[in-house]
Amino acid sequence: EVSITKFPADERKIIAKAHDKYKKARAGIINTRHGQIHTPAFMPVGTKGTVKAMLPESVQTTGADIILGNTYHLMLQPGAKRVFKLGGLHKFMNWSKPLLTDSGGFQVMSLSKLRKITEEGVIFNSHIDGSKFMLSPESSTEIQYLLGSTITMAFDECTPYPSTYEQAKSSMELTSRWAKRSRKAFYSRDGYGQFGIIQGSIYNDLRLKSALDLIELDFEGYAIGGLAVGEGQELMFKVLDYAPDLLPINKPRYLMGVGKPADIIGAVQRGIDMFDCVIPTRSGRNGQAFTKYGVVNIRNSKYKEDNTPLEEDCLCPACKNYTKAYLHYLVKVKEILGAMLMTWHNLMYFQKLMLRIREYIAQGKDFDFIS
Ligand SMILES: Nc1nc2c(CCc3ccccc3)c3nc[nH]c3cc2c(=O)[nH]1
Ligand SMILES: [Zn+2]
Repeated sequence: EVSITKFPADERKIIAKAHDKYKKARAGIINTRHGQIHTPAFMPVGTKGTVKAMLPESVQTTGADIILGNTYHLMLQPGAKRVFKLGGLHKFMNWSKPLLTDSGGFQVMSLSKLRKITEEGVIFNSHIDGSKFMLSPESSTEIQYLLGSTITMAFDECTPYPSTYEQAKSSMELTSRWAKRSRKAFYSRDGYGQFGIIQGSIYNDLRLKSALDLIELDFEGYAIGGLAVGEGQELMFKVLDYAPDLLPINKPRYLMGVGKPADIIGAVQRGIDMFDCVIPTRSGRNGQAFTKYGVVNIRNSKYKEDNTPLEEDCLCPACKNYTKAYLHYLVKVKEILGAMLMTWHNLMYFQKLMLRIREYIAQGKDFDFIS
């Protein structure tokens, strides 16, 4: 007897959803005062006014349209007023394309020893010399203005993971009050923008309330905060299965702190446009190279006589002019050139990944297998 297996309705939905999973991916261009940003975009982190071990013109050759700076570090040293007096961060670091600066709260919580969170803002001691500082929605927004950021981030509280529902709720509500003050303090100019950051941890009703509160403030773009804080990929994707859809479809969506290639691909499929992560730069300096063959730990002794490049078809200086044996040696003896070449290659790898994702989306092709 031939039995025709009819998928029960909910299974059909899952299968349909699987094919739809590319539906939310989108490719676009963000126009700013300092040039265009092709999305989905990967933004290299330049915490202290430099992408470590890279010249800005080298960062540009990797294809990066925008780099990130850190309000927390730059306000402590050399100081926002000094950078302003010297012509702003673009001039100071010789980067003429877009710059995005984080609002600083996240870094205070992860870097400064003593700190106190009040309704007004965060009071903390500098991790450099212990002197006392305060970051508030107003001061953070002003500091980012003095730095000359193309994209300013609202001052938020990154809700730690794990958090109870109550903790996440009060943290999200504080972020909403701070977002309102950040928006009011923002000096809006053509070609510059301010992004709100939604919180709410892993609780969908809190994520919705956070989005509604911030949409009212009509930001130029929106970030999803409170992720990439140890929750793991599965839980992150569970939040990303719905959170991007709570945000305006016509505005950029930035997933803060993400991530490895597989995280980026999964997040693009769920509607994210912008990414930042220290992985390509930090792991590059630690001897990890991202390649199409997987991650290569160049310090491994199996490379000490390997006379082949990291990737034979990569156009970066490390692959064009040097061998794995040389990179192995440089990293082992901690030569600065080792950090430079490994970083350059990894940034090139991440930008190539984003370029291929943008191309696949533009051609309406699936891009699951890239990584
Ligand atoms: N303001 C803020 N920043 C975050 C960062 C730093 C991203 C950053 C921006 C600019 C420069 C460096 C780092 C996160 N990194 C991982 N998870 C993160 C969450 C948040 C968050 O919820 N809020
Ligand atoms: Zn390379």
